[in-house]
Amino acid sequence: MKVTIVGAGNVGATCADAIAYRRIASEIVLVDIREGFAEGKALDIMQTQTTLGFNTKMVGSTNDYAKTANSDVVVITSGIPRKPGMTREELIGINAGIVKSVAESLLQHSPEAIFVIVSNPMDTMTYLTFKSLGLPKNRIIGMGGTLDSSRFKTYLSLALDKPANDIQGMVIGGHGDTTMIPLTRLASYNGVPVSEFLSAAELEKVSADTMVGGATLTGLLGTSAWYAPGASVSFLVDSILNDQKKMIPCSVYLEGEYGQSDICIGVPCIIGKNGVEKIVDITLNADEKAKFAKSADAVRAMNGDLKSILG
Ligand SMILES: NC(=O)c1ccc[n+]([C@@H]2O[C@H](COP(=O)([O-])OP(=O)(O)OC[C@H]3O[C@@H](n4cnc5c(N)ncnc54)[C@H](O)[C@@H]3O)[C@@H](O)[C@H]2O)c1
Ligand SMILES: O=C(O)C[C@H](O)C(=O)O
Repeated sequence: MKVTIVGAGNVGATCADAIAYRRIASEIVLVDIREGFAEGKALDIMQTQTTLGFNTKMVGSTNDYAKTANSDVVVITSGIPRKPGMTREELIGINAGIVKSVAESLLQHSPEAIFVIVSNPMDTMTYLTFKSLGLPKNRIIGMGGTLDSSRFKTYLSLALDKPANDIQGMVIGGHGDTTMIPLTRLASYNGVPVSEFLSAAELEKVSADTMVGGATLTGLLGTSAWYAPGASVSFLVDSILNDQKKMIPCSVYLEGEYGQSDICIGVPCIIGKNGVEKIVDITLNADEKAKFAKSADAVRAMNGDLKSILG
């Protein structure tokens, strides 16, 4: 199975490394616009094969999309990341043009591929890709919910002082500092609702920390995060290529689900070899419904900025 990752920067290279090391694909192509950069990253990862014990074919390319031909999955991470104090939404001006042209080049060479969108603002970039390429909605998946949910579970594990892998939880809604919806009501520690162990105030803090999880890291690192984002992409790609049919919150095009239409936003999806195999329309309570509607309003308002590029 062949995976192409465009953008060999922090997130793209980490994601390539995780996919290779976890033996999820047989071939990985890394593409970047910076001369020699993707080739260098591919060669560096290649040289971990004998010490880490995998045999994935690694290819680097400076903007030569012929090398990406017939990929099963393509991942778009190209574009600029935010700096401390910025929102993801402020990246739209530069990233929209990059994502659209990259997506079109990828489709020319891999007409059957499933697209995974990572560049920010991710929900808007996913919508842009969906509208630009005209592919069936199951083939366009925005990655944000995997990462946000992993942060949610991390903060829950810290608050509970229990192992992160004993915790279940999901974040839906937009992938933005104010649009994420950590579903605290449904989170559990080995099947027991976390509200059995944490007070409402403690859960509120976990939720708030999760929502600004990316901003916190950006403040600490000077640019946005890459280890957890790269690992999250590999988790999603694994579920696609190995047809695992995991339920993963992803940004997908809605047509009535959760009371929303003509928008890409995070909802639980079954992810398998066809990409989005099913959108799982769970019953939200009144508070969660109100939060989802507000989140969708904000994401939809951002999509309005795409008018000039979508024509
Ligand atoms: N969805 C998420 O959960 C999530 C998580 C982390 C980062 N991100 C986003 O991912 C993007 C990348 O972040 P990063 O930290 O890897 O940034 P980075 O600057 O380290 O890497 C971006 C790479 O894209 C390349 N690039 C730019 N234009 C290109 C083009 N037209 N074709 C090919 N390559 C091109 C750059 O040369 C650079 O190497 C940002 O927009 C960031 O906000 C999203
Ligand atoms: O925070 C960012 O800008 C990058 C990414 O969306 C993240 O959540 O880490």
